[in-house]
Amino acid sequence: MEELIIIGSGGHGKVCAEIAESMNKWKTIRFLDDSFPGARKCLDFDIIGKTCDIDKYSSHDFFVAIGDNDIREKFFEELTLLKCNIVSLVHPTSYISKYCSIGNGTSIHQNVVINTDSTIGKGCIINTGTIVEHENVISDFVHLSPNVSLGGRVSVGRKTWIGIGSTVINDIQVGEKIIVGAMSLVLNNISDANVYYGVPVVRSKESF
Ligand SMILES: CC(=O)SCCNC(=O)CCNC(=O)[C@H](O)C(C)(C)COP(=O)(O)OP(=O)(O)OC[C@H]1O[C@@H](n2cnc3c(N)ncnc32)[C@H](O)[C@@H]1OP(=O)(O)O
Repeated sequence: MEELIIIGSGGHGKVCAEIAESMNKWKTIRFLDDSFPGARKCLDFDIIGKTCDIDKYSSHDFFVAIGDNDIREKFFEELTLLKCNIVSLVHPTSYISKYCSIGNGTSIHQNVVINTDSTIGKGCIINTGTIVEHENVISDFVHLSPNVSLGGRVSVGRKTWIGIGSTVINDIQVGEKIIVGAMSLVLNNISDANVYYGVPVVRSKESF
């Protein structure tokens, strides 16, 4: 069995470590986190160094467990330059159609459904209970928060974050670097890299 290093031991890191543990694939699961050496333990797992120690473990499997899409991408690119093996984490309670593809470095959390012919990019977070319906195209470093529902043929652009409990109806295109606030409803395409929220969504006043 291989050894897994998770970058980031915050709340998202804890969830990802538990998903990794449930996969029963790694002999050890350990963290790198900048709280080291003050913190040496996260749940049952050891914190063994800071994020600047990545190159000491380059023969191990890696996963970046950082919620911020920009920071997650930064570490993903660093690991890619070091030719590290970046794995995906898929909780056994999720359902992923055999006609889907999932990029590396993506986490698929408890009770997620990814339906037929959908594509999920690299470095994404598909959080607890989210439904990605048929023929979706989810680009790299997207975060779909818990209980998001995407109808059929939705596309979501690179580094977009869709907030908890939000719904996007079928055949909608959500562009890159967009934030959709919690409990929102997207009925029309949105393309400007801004913050949107509400039912249906409007652009946040702060965005202007
Ligand atoms: C496992 C996990 O925890 S994953 C993470 C889950 N968390 C989320 O999904 C959170 C998503 N974030 C949000 O919804 C945030 O409110 C954001 C990003 C949309 C906006 O955050 P901020 O820029 O800090 O906005 P702020 O809190 O200052 O609110 C600004 C205004 O927008 C309103 N507003 C903010 N979010 C929403 C929303 N989702 N729906 C309706 N109105 C909203 C506020 O009430 C406020 O209105 P006011 O000016 O009339 O008082």
